Amino acid sequence: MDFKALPKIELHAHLSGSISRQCLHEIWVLKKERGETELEDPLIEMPEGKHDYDLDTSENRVTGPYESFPKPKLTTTPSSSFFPLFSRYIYGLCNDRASLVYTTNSVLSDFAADGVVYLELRTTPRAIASEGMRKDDYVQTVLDCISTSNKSSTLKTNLILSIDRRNDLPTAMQVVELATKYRNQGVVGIDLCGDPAAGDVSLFRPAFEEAKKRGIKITIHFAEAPNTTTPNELTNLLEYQPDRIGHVINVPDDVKQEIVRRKLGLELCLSCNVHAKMITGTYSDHHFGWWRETGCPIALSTDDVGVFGSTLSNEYRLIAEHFDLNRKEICDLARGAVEVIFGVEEEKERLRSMMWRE
Ligand SMILES: CNc1ncnc2c1ncn2[C@@H]1O[C@H](COP(=O)(O)O)[C@@H](O)[C@H]1O
Repeated sequence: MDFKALPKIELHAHLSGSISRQCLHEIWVLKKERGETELEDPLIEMPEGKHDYDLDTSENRVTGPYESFPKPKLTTTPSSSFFPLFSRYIYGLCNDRASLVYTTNSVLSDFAADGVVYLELRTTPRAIASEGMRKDDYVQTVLDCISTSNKSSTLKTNLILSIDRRNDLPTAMQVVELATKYRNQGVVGIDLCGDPAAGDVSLFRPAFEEAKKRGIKITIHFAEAPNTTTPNELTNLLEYQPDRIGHVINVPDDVKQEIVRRKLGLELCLSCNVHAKMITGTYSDHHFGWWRETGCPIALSTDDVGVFGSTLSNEYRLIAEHFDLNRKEICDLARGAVEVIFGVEEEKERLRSMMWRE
């Protein structure tokens, strides 16, 4: 089967984590020539073939809102810590409007080249003080890139705005306001993401309630890490009435039952979970095998293709190989995601007409 040609839907992709190393390198070369960065070359910081990024950030925890993150340090050896890779490195390199535009365009064209026909890209609104960029400008800039791309590509993209678990309530409310402001330009939902060991999710209840009231769709990173996932947290998160949930790894039986009862859309990220050791074992041990029997729609997704190195076509290839799916089953899996996109009915119709039946 030609997995690249298979029309695919990607619903769980973080913008900053989806930037290819080559693209980061190109930005670095330019900044280095101009004396604008002291960071290490991305091809050294994130060597080709290195995908074993670890979610355990206990030694490197960075707390506080983005504005107060420490200045990026000059690194000497490639780090394997996942979350600091963003706060200490990628955000330090992509710290102006030009790099935001360059990276967003690059991510969009990479997904298009991989045969993705519908993408819900997500990103955490980030103010870039040195450029006088507010979060509002950040969102508008990403949306402008998306709008230009949508005009000339089979790939259609919408945007989801992320709340980071390290944020406080006012910051989360600001994300809801931005999602409201830009919904007529392609913002279709909000997300809760970030280090699963950080923060108390009950703090965000008013933000999710407000989003629900306004008809903004909700997706939530759910039960990502074994030692931080508590029944209390999962109950809270389900009370926020998410339309979809991501990862869905360490789920107790009663919570599983509730997810199945609601037929929630599941964003499952195979390679990410294997490389980051979020699951025990390997591809064939992935909980995709369990969830596929439940009738919950599944959207195979990449999470952070720039970090974990597996394109969406490769995720479908891996699933076919490790779960012995035939061509029809692969097509059904890919088509199943149509029903849980946050996009409008017209978009669903376009997808239904173009996605393979067998
Ligand atoms: C296991 N995977 C994951 N789990 C939880 N959060 C993740 C993530 N992968 C990425 N992020 C979140 O997305 C941000 C980067 O993209 P944006 O700057 O928002 O575009 C990271 O800082 C993290 O908060």
